[in-house]
Amino acid sequence: MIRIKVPATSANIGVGFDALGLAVSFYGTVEFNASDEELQIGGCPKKYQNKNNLIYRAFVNGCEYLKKDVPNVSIDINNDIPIARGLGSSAVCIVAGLKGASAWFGDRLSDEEILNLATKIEGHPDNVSPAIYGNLCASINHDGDIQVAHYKVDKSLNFIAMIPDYHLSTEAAREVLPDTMSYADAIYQIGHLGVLIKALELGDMSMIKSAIVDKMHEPYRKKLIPDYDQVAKICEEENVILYISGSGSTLMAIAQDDQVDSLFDKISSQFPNWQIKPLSVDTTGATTEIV
Ligand SMILES: Nc1ncnc2c1ncn2[C@@H]1O[C@H](COP(=O)(O)OP(=O)(O)OP(=O)(O)O)[C@@H](O)[C@H]1O
Ligand SMILES: N[C@@H](CCO)C(=O)O
Repeated sequence: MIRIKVPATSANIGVGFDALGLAVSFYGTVEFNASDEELQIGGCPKKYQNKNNLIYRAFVNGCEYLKKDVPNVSIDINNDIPIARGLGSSAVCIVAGLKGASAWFGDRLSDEEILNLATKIEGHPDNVSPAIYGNLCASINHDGDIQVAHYKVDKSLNFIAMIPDYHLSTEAAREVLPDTMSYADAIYQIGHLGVLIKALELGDMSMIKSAIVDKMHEPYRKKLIPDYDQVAKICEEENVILYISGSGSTLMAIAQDDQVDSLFDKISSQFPNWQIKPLSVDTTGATTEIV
């Protein structure tokens, strides 16, 4: 049996739209076994138990890339990462499927190949890079070749995922974005991104607070998250930093150790149906186990 474990990821982190992503300590696992039937899938909603399943599609893509016949396979998913909430559930599926195909044929795909294939499926590299490598990744698509810079985030920082009881698909969250931005806003974003990455490495809360403020997607997307303003007010009162994780609906707070409990209590009491998950940075990325 092949077991692939993949971390959830939080993309964009304010000013790093489609480029920056962080692996966090929340995991999905997918097991691949030989099967008598062409395809068996368990552990996910019924609507995904067919050949359109993203894990299977990525698995098939990996087999085709390796020029191998697609084997009969049984796929068992154990994944609590909520779907379409901005925590990279699709990247988990894609990376698991490609790594599953690689392991099936004797570990044949390099991480670089997996990253290139995964980005083609996902459309952008910001979730799939940290899902593969762990830590904080800044990724670029350089003429079709995906290249990644790896960064460590200071251990003093906690990432508190505040996961609403409603979803927001990436597709819907991209539809509200304008087609162009001004030169002045582009300059603003570039400068802020460079400073944000260093501030995350240093764990400098004050520098993160200034550098993370985005002009490219958050102003448009916050309107799709009905509770954004209320959560932002609480984060301001608690002096923690807030950003929209991926395309939402999850709102992510960055906090120091002594700020976590109070924020947790306030958000859970005002949003009793939300999942509140204090997370740390995953430093390993996706792993493969042959059992
Ligand atoms: N456990 C799962 N089983 C089957 N398919 C899944 C599972 N989890 C996610 N998916 C697939 O991923 C899609 C959700 O991807 P989407 O990009 O909208 O959100 P996300 O990856 O959760 O969030 P974000 O990209 O903003 O971080 C689903 O429509 C489905 O195709
Ligand atoms: N960068 C992507 C992440 C979600 O897949 C977005 O914000 O649309």
